[in-house]
Parts: sequence; structure tokens; C-alpha cells
Amino acid sequence: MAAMTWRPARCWCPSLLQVFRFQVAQVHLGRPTMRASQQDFENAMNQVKLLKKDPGNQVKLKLYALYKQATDGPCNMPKPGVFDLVNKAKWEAWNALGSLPKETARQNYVDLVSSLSPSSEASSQGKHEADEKVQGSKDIVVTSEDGITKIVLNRPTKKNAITFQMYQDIILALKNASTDSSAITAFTGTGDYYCSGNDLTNFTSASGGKEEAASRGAVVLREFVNSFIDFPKPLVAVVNGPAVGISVTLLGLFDAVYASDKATFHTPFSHLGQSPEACSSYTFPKIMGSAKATEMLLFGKKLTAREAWAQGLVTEVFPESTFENEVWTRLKAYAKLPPNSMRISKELIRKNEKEKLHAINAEECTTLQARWLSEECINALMNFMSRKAKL
Ligand SMILES: CCCCCCCCCCC/C=C/C(=O)SCCNC(=O)CCNC(=O)[C@H](O)C(C)(C)COP(=O)(O)OP(=O)(O)OC[C@H]1O[C@@H](n2cnc3c(N)ncnc32)[C@H](O)[C@@H]1OP(=O)(O)O
Repeated sequence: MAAMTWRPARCWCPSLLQVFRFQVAQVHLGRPTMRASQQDFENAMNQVKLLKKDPGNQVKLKLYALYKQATDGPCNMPKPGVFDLVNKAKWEAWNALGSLPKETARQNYVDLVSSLSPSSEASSQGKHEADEKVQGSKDIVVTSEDGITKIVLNRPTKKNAITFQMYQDIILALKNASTDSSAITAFTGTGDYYCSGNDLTNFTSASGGKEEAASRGAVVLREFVNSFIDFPKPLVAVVNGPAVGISVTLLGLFDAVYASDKATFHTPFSHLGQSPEACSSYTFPKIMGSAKATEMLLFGKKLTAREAWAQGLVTEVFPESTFENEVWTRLKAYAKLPPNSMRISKELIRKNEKEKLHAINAEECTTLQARWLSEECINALMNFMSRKAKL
């Protein structure tokens, strides 16, 4: 086994890691099952060596984790000691991927590398493979094949929390997906979480005063939710793990929600001094009744996948062991249906509520803009930031 040890020309992040040795061993990946993806994977590994720009520790940890998941499967190493910073960071990144299948990890690795060097030929395939990756950044990876445009939240070390940039990336991804050649668009997450909602550092790290940040937040949130309200094609959520906050409330605007039985659904808005968004103040009572909606949106009751299914928020629950395979097989079959008929039928189902949903979205954003400036919310965000420091 030839080991390729990559020592950066300079220490990339002395504050976090003294020296980050990024070891990617060239291993014989066994008899090729899918020659092409294996070839892409090895090409991507070589591309990593040629990267001229420092991708940052987060990305390097992600590459390390995806590489290990793709070659060794789920994390099988004991957790390093608390003072072994480098290996503990690597262990956590790998462990955060949970039971992500090797093929998915391999594909995510290739996608991540190609997003780092977009001009690179991460794929050795012809036109078809090159079409698979259509847009995205390091945290939102968009691929399109088999009639499905897949929008992947790809920030597993932060439980796929949504940054300001990711909101913009998703708006663009939906805009592109609405006119591309795919029949269906699906959202899913990398790692053990679907999405832990809004990145709670969005506001504390925003430039300008908190009033300006709240105002910008309301504008981007309104545009973000409108892009879901107006999306013309079948929109499916593939909830691969726990979902928090806006990733849960948005489900009321999806056309189908398939969940792994390890998924949970949590909207801790009162705990955060906030209020509901993504039209959930209307869609949740409509879907599950006002009492169940109150338990979620006011009291922050966390639902299991089965409870969410029983309340109508989830269309179907699958065993974790067969979830990915069953869901993507089903969606590939659905994606073969006549796309115009599906689009027109969706328009019939949704058209009577669109105007109402836009108005509800506007009101929720105005309310949230005020909430973000409230003492209750600011204290809650500070508590979240300081919780680790107490450890
Ligand atoms: C200019 C302003 C722009 C604003 C942009 C628009 C704003 C739109 C806002 C729309 C309204 C949305 C509301 C919501 O979504 S409310 C819900 C927000 N989410 C949460 O409250 C979840 C917070 N996270 C947690 O409770 C836990 O992390 C969680 C239970 C999810 C997992 O716990 P666990 O112990 O398993 O893992 P860690 O806590 O160690 O998490 C691993 C690392 O990931 C970081 N993390 C996780 N979630 C978030 C998050 N939501 N925001 C920021 N960071 C998050 C966590 O801090 C860990 O990082 P470190 O390893 O660096 O500590």
C-alpha cells in the first residue's frame, strides 16, 4: 500500500491544529464494482495533491472524513484523547458521517474536490459524468442524473447548519433546477444529520450592527422561502437524519418527505426566542391540526420519524439500513414519468395557496426580524455560543 503523505508548505491553522498531516493512502480499492466512479475517486485523490490554494481546515477534515468513509466505511477507530487535537479533529470529522454508504462518500469526495478546483477534470468520464455536477459550493453540492437534481447540504462537521452563503447557494440551485432537464428535485444531507437549521453564528458573525443583520436576514429569508413556494417541479425531502429549525418548517412546502427511521424533527423556536418561518405558522396547523402544531412550534416538542409520519409531516418512513437504496430507487422511477404532466399537476395542487403563502412568508419574516433583536433571542444565541466553552 503506497502511502501519500501530504505536508502543507506552511502550517495552515496553527491556532487549531499544530501541524495538519493530511494522509491519504493510495489503497487498492479492490475489484472495481463501478470502474468509472473508482477512477473518478482516484483522479480526485490526485487532484487534492495538486491543489494550489489552501482549502482550509474544515475542508481538509471533510476530505479526510469522506476518504476514510469511502475506503474504510463508518468510523471504526477509538476516539483519541482530548489532548490529541489533530487526531481528535480527524476522528470527529469521520465519525460525523455516521453510516453514510461508501459509494455516497466516494461521490461526495469527488464532488467536493471538483468544487475546490472547478476547472479540474475530477471526472475522467465523458460528457455524461461531467453533466452530473451542475453547480454548488463546498457546502451545497448539486448533481443531476437519472432525471433527479440533487441538492446536498454538505457541511457534516457542523450538522449541515445553513450559513448565509448556503442560503444564497440554495436559492440559485432551485432557480437552476426549475429550468434544467431534470424531472424531480431532491434535498438531502451529508453525514449523520439532515440539517441543524440556521447557523446560529450567522448573526454574531455578520458585519454591521445587529439591526442591519436582522434586516438582511429578513430579506434573504423571505427570498429563500419564496424560492420553495414558487418551485414548479416535484420537490422531495430525503431526510437522512435529525432535522432542526428551518429544515423542518420548510417540509410543509415540499411535495413529498421521505425519512429514515433515525430522523427526528425539532423546531425549538421558543427556546431560541424566535418564531416560526417557512410558512409553518400556516402549513403546520393545516397539516397536523393547531394543537400538534403548537406542541412543535411553541413548545419545541421533538418528533420521531414515526410521530412526524403520524402527524402528516412525513410521507413515509424507511428503515435506516435500506433508506438510501429504497428512496433513490423510487425517485429514479418517478423521474421517468412525463415531466410536464407532473409540473402541471403540481401547479393545480399549489396555485390556490401561492398568494396566501407569499403573504404569510412576508409576515413571518417581519416578525422574525423583530425577534432577532429581542433580548430573549440574543440571550439564547449567546447561550448556544458559550455552551462549549463551559465544558
Ligand atoms: C446577516 C444574517 C444572515 C442570516 C441568514 C438568514 C437567517 C434565516 C433564519 C431562519 C430562521 C431559522 C431558524 C432555525 O433554524 S432555528 C434552529 C437553529 N438550530 C439550532 O438551534 C440547533 C443548534 N445545534 C444544536 O442544538 C446541536 O448542535 C445539535 C443538537 C444539532 C447537535 O448536537 P451534538 O452534540 O450532536 O453536536 P454538536 O453540538 O457538537 O455539533 C457539532 C458541531 O456543529 C455545530 N453546530 C451544530 N448545529 C449548529 C447550528 N445550528 N449553528 C451553528 N453551529 C452548529 C456545533 O457548534 C459543533 O461545532 P464545533 O464542533 O465547532 O463546536
